[in-house]
Amino acid sequence: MTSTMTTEPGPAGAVGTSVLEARGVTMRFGGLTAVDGVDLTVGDREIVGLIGPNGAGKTTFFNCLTGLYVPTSGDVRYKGTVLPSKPYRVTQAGIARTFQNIRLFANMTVLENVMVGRHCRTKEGLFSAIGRGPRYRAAERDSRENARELLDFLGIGRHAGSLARNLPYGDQRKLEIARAMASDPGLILLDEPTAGMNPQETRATQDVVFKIRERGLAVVVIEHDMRFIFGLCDRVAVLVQGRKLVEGTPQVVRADERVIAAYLGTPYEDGAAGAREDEGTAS
Ligand SMILES: Nc1ncnc2c1ncn2[C@@H]1O[C@H](COP(=O)(O)OP(=O)(O)OP(=O)(O)O)[C@@H](O)[C@H]1O
Repeated sequence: MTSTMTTEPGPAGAVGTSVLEARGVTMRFGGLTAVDGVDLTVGDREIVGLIGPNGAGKTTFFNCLTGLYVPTSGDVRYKGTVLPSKPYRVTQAGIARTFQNIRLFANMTVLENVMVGRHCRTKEGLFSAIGRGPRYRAAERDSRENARELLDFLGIGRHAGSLARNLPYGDQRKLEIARAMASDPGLILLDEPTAGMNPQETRATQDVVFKIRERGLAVVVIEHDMRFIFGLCDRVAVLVQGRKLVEGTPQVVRADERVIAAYLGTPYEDGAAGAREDEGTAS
C-alpha cells in the first residue's frame, strides 16, 4: 500500500485526501452497459452515498470496486495503488464490503463469523493451523479479542455465542458490518445496510456509520432510503442507467431537477411525505 493521494476538492468540496479513485469505470454484460464511464473519488473519512433507481448499476459498480467483476474499462485506485482483480486481494488492500443479500455462515456462531472476516490479516499458514502451535493459538486469541470488540462496537456482543441464523434480521446486518470491519479496512462499502429494518433500526444504523467514520474509515453506502442518505452523507452521487447523473452535497442533490425527474419523483423535504422515505424505498 502506498500513501494517500492529495486531490482537488470534489464538486461538493469535501475531498481533501482521497482513499478511493475510480476513473471511467465501465461494465458491460453482452449488449447491456450496466455501468458507463463512472468516476468517483472518496476522501479520507468521507461518507459518500450512491443512489439511483433499481437497475441503475449501483451494485455492479460496487462489484467493480471490490474485484468481483473486472471492469470492461476504467481503473480503480485505493490510496494511489491500482487495485488487484481478486476480491480477497482487494480486502487485503483495505476495502471491505457488505452485501445486499446477507451472506453469513448461518451455522457458525456470531463470534466465528467475525473471526472469519479477520482471516486475511492473519499470517498463520496451513501447517501452523494443523499443528495448532503457539503462534497459531496467539493469532486465534488476537482474532477472538478483535471480534469481541467489534461485536460490542456494533452493539451485538451479547449474541457472540449464538448461531448466526438465530439472530434477528437487523442484527444479522450489523454482524455483516462487524465481519467486514474485522479485515481492518480503510474503506467500507455498505450495500443497502438498512434494507428490511424498521425506522428505529435505521436510525441506529446511521449512528453506527458515523461511529465507523470516527474510527478513521471512509464509507460508501448504497441505499434507497432517502432520509437515511440525506441525513448521513457528506456527498451523494446519483446513478441512472449506468451513468452518474449528479454528484454533490445532499442539499444540492435533493434539489436537482434531473434527480427529482429521474428518481425522487417529487422534491424531497426532510420529514415530509412524498419522497419515498415513508415507504423506505425510492425505486
Ligand atoms: N452478472 C450480470 N449479468 C448480466 N446482467 C447483469 C449482471 N449483474 C447485473 N446485471 C444487470 O445490470 C444492471 C444493473 O444492475 P445492478 O444490480 O447493478 O443495479 P442496482 O442499481 O444495484 O439495482 P438495485 O437498486 O435494484 O439493487 C441491471 O440491468 C442488471 O440486470
